[in-house]
Amino acid sequence: MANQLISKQPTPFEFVIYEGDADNMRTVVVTPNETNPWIDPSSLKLRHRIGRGLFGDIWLATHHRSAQDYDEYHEVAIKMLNLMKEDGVKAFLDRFANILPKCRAMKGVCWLHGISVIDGKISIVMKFYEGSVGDKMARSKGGKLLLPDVLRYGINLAQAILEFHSHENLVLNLKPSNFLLDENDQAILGDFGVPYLLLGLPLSNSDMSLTLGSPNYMAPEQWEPEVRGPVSWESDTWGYGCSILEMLTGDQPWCGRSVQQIYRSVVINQEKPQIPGGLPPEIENVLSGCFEFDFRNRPLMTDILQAFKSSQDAIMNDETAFTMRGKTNSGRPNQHCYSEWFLSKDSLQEGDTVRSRKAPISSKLENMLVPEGKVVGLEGSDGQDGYVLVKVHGIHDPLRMRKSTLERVTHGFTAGDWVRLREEQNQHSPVGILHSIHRDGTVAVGFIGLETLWKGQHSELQMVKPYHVGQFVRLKANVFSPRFEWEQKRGTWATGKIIHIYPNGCLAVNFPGRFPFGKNHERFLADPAEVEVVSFSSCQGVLKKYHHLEDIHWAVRPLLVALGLFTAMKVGLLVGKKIAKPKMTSEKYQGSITATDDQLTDGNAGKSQHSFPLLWPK
Ligand SMILES: Nc1ncnc2c1ncn2[C@@H]1O[C@H](COP(=O)(O)OP(=O)(O)OP(=O)(O)O)[C@@H](O)[C@H]1O
Repeated sequence: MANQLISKQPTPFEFVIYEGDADNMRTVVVTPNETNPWIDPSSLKLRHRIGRGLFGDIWLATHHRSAQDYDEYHEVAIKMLNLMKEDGVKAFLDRFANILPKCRAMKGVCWLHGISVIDGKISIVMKFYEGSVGDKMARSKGGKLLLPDVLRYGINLAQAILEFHSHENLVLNLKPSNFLLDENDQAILGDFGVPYLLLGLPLSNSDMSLTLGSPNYMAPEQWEPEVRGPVSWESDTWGYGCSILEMLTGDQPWCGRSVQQIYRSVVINQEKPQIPGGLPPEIENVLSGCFEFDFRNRPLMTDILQAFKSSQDAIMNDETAFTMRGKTNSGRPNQHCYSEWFLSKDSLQEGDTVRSRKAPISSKLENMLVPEGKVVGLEGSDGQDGYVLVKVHGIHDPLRMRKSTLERVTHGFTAGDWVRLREEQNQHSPVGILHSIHRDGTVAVGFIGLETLWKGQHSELQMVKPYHVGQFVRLKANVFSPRFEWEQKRGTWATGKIIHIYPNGCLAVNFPGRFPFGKNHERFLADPAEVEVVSFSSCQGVLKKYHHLEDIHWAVRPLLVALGLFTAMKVGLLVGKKIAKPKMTSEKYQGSITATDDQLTDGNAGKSQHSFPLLWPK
């Protein structure tokens, strides 16, 4: 019999879970919040199902409330979540109890009446809204909205998401059907971050654990946050960008592709959705930023809000200015430079220690114009176009430097550094990438094994040697069961080449020493804590150096074999010639040789040379 949750009196927000009979009783107690979110299931009457999503069904229902002086019936929408494993139920209820008062305080988020349990399923009772942006699109010509409407809804939603983020929550399920419309035609966030509340919880539905969000709108890091993640604020930027594109064009991103195909396009091939031409330049710019593969290169909601507001002003002044054209691809993944959004996330202040910014895929610190300096003055705009005056040790006058060419160093660390946790622990990889360091020393780090950024103090970290794309790596000899599958060669771990580095330090590796056939096309992954760098100079002995050459390209061995065969043939021919020469002095050819010798004696050397091939035995 399915799990059942029963409310216990007198504290209504406490549950007892039991497996059918009293012997199997397990208690899950959820401490009630100061607001009382519990709704008695007997006061709810389900009417009909409005929709079915990955996480559960939405029902239209009636909520009966009565007291001595009133008796009311309200229409409500109920989200009945799919069954969760028992361990997950308590964690989910705790998280929900924490988020509920915050959501109620937010203007742009769907009003949550409370929580109940119907047929053993956690049921979230919400205000019923008459429709969604998705419904409005379905009713409109071409399934799309006009640019002024898109901008207006876009502003509503960016404001709501910003507010939601300010409470340290992510939505992770942004899509037009989740944008509800209120009585004033304002867009409201209809999803209060269900995928985020479910992060890391044991789920009974394998589809749910497979995709935490709606596949067509999911950011690359959202597919496997603990492997290719983590998820962060900018994960919502991707979903927002997809939703805006759909509102503008009427086409759902990756429409017609299966979940597996979308995964391959977004995560493996690093493809981006197409953006229509003819949009206001700020919108086009910000939208193309939404689809940067590395979320650190994407804009934040504040950047988006600013772009949408200024475009709305531009449209108000000239309504005919923008006509949408065909779609353009928003480009290949950007691995070689920092986006303007990346650079705008940290602004320099007077007194900051800085150094020249290194290229994203390089770790080289040599030849830096400013190996270390102090900001002594700020000039021009707040943005990255501005300049700063930097005092460098040994140089008399401060240097005038563009802000974007410098990075802030705080307590010896800078965003992008490779770090290791001083204290070993098993939950996640100890080696990761620093995402931010505040001036007070608090840090955020991406580690494999964690779905979100790790937050802590700089004193808990130590710097480690960085990895970069193009390096050859091999699993350390003491690693017997690596976190990810790895190739073997000659009975030991094979050497692979780093082709991509994820924001949590996870290394995507291929094996150029293996013939590119079948499985080798797939990228392998590696935990940076488990690998060591292999280089030609670090290989001891000729054999090891040769093996390393073999690892660099699969063609080395066949080429060497071909070269060997060619050399052997050449040597064979030469030896053959040498052996053949004395044969020619045998009796059979004696006459000819004698004749030639005679000619030589006559002083006709040229003829002697021409006569030799004729004498070669057949
Ligand atoms: N509070 C609400 N009032 C009215 N309609 C709602 C409400 N919440 C959701 N809906 C509508 O119900 C339908 C289903 O929503 P639901 O969020 O369950 O499904 P989904 O968005 O397809 O999937 P997911 O489970 O991934 O969120 C959508 O069309 C949505 O607009």
